[in-house]
Amino acid sequence: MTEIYTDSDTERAQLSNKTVAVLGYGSQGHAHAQNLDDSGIDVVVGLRPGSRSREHAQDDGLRVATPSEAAAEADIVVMLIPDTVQPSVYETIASELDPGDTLQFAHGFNIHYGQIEPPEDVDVTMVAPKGPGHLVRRTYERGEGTPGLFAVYQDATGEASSEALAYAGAIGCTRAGVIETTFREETETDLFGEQAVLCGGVTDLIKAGYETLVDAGYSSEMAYFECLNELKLIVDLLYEGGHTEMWNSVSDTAEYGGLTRGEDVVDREAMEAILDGVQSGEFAREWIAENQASRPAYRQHRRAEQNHEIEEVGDRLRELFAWSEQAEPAPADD
Ligand SMILES: NC(=O)C1=CN([C@@H]2O[C@H](COP(=O)(O)OP(=O)(O)OC[C@H]3O[C@@H](n4cnc5c(N)ncnc54)[C@H](OP(=O)(O)O)[C@@H]3O)[C@@H](O)[C@H]2O)C=CC1
Ligand SMILES: CC[C@](O)(C(C)=O)C(=O)O
Ligand SMILES: [Mg+2]
Ligand SMILES: [Mg+2]
Repeated sequence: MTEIYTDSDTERAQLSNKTVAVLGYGSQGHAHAQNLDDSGIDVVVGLRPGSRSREHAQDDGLRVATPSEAAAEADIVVMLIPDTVQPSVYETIASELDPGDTLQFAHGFNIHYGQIEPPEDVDVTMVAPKGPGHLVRRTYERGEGTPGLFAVYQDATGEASSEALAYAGAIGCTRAGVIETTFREETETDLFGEQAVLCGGVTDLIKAGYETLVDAGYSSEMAYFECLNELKLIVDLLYEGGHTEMWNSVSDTAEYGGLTRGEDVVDREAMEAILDGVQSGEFAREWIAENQASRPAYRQHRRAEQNHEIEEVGDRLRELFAWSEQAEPAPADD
């Protein structure tokens, strides 16, 4: 059985005389920085000159410096900027890493695929919340937490592991449970999960269900409620009590129909091909090249997604939900 680390396994004091530089103030950055600050840790946010995030971080009461100034004064430098810009920003802060400092990530992409090669005398760790940054902050504020992973790629000080766990505690992850992993395992499972299930798989399933109903003559509102809105209610049951609770809660008719028809819509070979692309590095090479070419395919896919009819229908119907807890909107990417 995999060991699950909780609050009682962390030595929070390990961070008490350390300064953490959080580079980036986006989805993960704002959550880590604010949670660390609320946990009494000395934090400085590293942002490029002219950064749009500067005002947000300052309004939230945090100290802001440039990435290299922040790295210079910090003991732990956390890379919370987009994966694709990390290698070039790393070049600007590398000389500020002193022996015994920690270079920390929330995702293993750049270490695993060899895009960043840190010096041997620093610790290289990962603390990866298993959830979007806005929920890392929201759950922390409620006294809850987001489950997370930690990993050690390089242990120059002999304290890399316990420091990473202490950090996971300070951002609230050990309230929910943290497991140890490797950079390889985190990178490959995270990329597979977001492509095949969590982000890519689920949005395509929704669109395919919606389009099948609308093309067959049903109203777009009906299709939206059936294929998107109700999904949240079903996922809430899965989250609370697993498949058994969900199947118990829906009708026997839904249970029989789902159990006998569901597998027809999932293509296991396509899933294996996605995993192969991640494991072989083919996806990483494609994504790096896409960025070098200024993201033409990314922009095209994103535009098509934003212009899909289900977005307009959803905006209109969600306006009716007066009780809805409006999530703090994630800042739009370029
Ligand atoms: N999103 C998530 O919930 C999760 C993300 N991760 C990992 O966390 C890391 C951060 O991801 P995420 O939070 O999504 O990142 P975001 O896209 O939200 O990061 C945006 C931040 O990065 C800054 N930034 C963007 N480009 C540059 C640049 N060229 N130079 C300096 N700063 C820049 C932005 O500042 P500015 O205002 O100047 O543009 C902004 O503060 C990644 O490794 C990701 O894989 C892991 C788990 C979940
Ligand atoms: C599921 C997407 C994610 O891996 C995450 C929120 O965990 C990401 O890269 O944003
Ligand atoms: Mg993830
Ligand atoms: Mg990810």
